[in-house]
Amino acid sequence: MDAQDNFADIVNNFPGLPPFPDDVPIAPLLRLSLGKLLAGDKAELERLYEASVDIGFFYLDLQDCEHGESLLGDADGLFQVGESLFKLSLEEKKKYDFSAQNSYFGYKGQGVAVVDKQGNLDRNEFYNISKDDIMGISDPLPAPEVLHQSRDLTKSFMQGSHAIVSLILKILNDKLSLPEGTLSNLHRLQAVSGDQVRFIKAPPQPVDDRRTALGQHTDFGSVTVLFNRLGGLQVLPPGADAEWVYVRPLPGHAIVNLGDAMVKFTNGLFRSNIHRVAAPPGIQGDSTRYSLVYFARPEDNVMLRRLDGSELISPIEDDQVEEEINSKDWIIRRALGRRVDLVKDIDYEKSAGTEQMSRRIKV
Ligand SMILES: O=C(O)CCC(=O)C(=O)O
Ligand SMILES: [Fe+2]
Repeated sequence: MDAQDNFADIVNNFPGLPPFPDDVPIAPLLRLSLGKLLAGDKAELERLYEASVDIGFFYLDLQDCEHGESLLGDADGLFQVGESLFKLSLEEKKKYDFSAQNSYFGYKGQGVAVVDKQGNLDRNEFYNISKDDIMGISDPLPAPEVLHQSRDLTKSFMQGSHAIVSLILKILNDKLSLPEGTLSNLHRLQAVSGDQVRFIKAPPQPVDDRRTALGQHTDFGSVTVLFNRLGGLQVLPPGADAEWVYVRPLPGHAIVNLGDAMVKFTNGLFRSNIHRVAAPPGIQGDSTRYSLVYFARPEDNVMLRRLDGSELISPIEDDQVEEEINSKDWIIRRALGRRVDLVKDIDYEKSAGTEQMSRRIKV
């Protein structure tokens, strides 16, 4: 099947934005339904497992249940908040860059991280909001007024996204026949973790110089719930000859992907797929790209290593060394390790994730 046929029944664009072109290669991701997953539909649960093993990315249709509709509403509201947030002056935004205190929350300016081994710089701004701050588990970080005003909305979006993550973890836990609650107990909403909401803005790039805005990476945590409107996100399928393909944004859907922690917990059974953000394709390249993410990560003190208790998770091989690292240290190393303003001699490999496993190329 042509990957574009997968979306034949879906409207091609988001109101007010130019359409995604139909002549670029796209990833044939599975489209799962939140309503069916919530109802325990057997075939849908199986498809979730399949997507987790094969590519680690899938669409989640949020339009067929109340929970999904309410999350879509919150995401719409936060897209507006993101626009106002990034309109603040650079001077104001820089007040909320906490990276010098070893924190990855708050503002990251454009061009402070390398996107490749050649040392090219990123082309987007981030603002990360801590789940623990919004849930009242940690002391609140200083924040601009526009974020203070939208704390309730942010909280609702976080709770809604976290509930989806918990559902996915429960289904995968069952599929693996792990002792009940194993995965969800490592991701409790009220426990200290690096979970965050991320706002992203990437301005249009010069027509003759369109490059990677956000470098190739795997996500650091467990499950990512992503809202895209313009294209630009690309994934690299497994295999030595694989080529980058776009993920076409679909109205009413989130894009969900698994991160490094799920690879480590399952000793490589699940995939944390390599992805990056290029300039939006076709005429979309003239528009500013905003995106919104919820990153769920294991609780800070969780060790990122193989879980016992499932016959589907293969044992550690004699020649395999498992690194001793907890979730907090892993995320700091990965999040701050490629920042030119913080690290003197960037060692690109040292801040890598599970990319090598993700390629699934036998050496
Ligand atoms: O903006 C996007 O579509 C993806 C962003 C992303 O991959 C990330 O922030 O980790
Ligand atoms: Fe990512």
